[in-house]
Amino acid sequence: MSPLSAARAALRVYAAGAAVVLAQLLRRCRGGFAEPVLAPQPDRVAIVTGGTDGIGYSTAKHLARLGMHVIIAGNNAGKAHKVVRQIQEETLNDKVEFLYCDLASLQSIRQFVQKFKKKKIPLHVLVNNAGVMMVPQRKTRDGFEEHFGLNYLGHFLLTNLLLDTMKESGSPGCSARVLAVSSATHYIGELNMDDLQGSRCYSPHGAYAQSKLALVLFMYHLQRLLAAQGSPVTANVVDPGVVNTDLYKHVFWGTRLIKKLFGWWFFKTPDEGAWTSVYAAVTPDLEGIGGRYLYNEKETKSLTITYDLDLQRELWARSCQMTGIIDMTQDTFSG
Ligand SMILES: NC(=O)c1ccc[n+]([C@@H]2O[C@H](COP(=O)([O-])OP(=O)(O)OC[C@H]3O[C@@H](n4cnc5c(N)ncnc54)[C@H](O)[C@@H]3O)[C@@H](O)[C@H]2O)c1
Repeated sequence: MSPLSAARAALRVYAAGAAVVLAQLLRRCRGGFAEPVLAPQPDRVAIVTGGTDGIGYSTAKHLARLGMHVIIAGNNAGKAHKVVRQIQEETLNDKVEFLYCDLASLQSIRQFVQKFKKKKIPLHVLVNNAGVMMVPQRKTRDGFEEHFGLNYLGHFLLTNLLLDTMKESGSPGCSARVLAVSSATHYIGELNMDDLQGSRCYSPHGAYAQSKLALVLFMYHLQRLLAAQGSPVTANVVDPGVVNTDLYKHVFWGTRLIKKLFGWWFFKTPDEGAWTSVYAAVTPDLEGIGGRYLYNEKETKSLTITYDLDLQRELWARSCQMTGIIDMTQDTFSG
């Protein structure tokens, strides 16, 4: 990416954010965001990545309140004990726990899945929520650019390693569900297949948007694979809106100042930001339905290229190579 494209990416990200904030403000003036009414979900198990903070914390809390067994997968072990106790006390649900998983390390993800599988419990909901935004150019343990490696590839591997358990846990009429938390920034994202790691010219804005675009392509391709296999698992994308969390620590100082002064009014609260994830995780309206982009609990169109089947397939194949996963695409669609 040239310096000019990097500057353009930054402007487009801020413009996309401003458009969402404006829409949220209008909605607040017209009555705000209402919590979806959802039925209790006893005996169901969920994993929420990044569930110690922000939207993930609220998602984990709401799922626990519905009676689910919630496993928070995260890298913030220091905070985990307090968070788990807080959710248990607030929801009166003891089945909340933390398992360490550093999504910036393929080895850590594999170890997490091993530990989870040792529990011999089902998995009905996987919320791929964790993320970083606009961090300076850094690499994951495996040498991937951090946005691409953590936000996207980490969740790609995690999901693929958990799919067998999810297929066993879902049943016709009661599907297991995979969700990926994307963002409006995907609309201005570009997937640079020749330089997915942004090594030529790094733009933190472009890299974040690309990782969120990759998640959408991933969920759509996964949904097609699952449907072709007749698996009782669905895959959808959720967009939380612009939410008042710590995600913004690396953005331009002016944006941080606006957030500090007016975030309470312009931004969604973490609870409001979590509602689309919680809705997509449990609503009967989405039973058996996948391949959707959900915003404010409603289906909406994602960027046109996300529906490009060749691009979905190409990204999937490259991601399999990068994470050491066997690509089942050919077998599934040919047989
Ligand atoms: N806040 C927003 O306005 C907004 C808008 C659109 C999309 N999102 C998306 O929502 C998701 C949640 O973000 P948030 O706003 O709650 O941010 P946050 O910073 O409050 O939470 C991010 C979580 O990800 C976890 N995480 C970071 N690196 C990790 C790693 N290496 N391994 C495991 N976990 C790791 C953190 O520990 C934290 O729990 C992100 O995917 C973000 O891109 C947020």
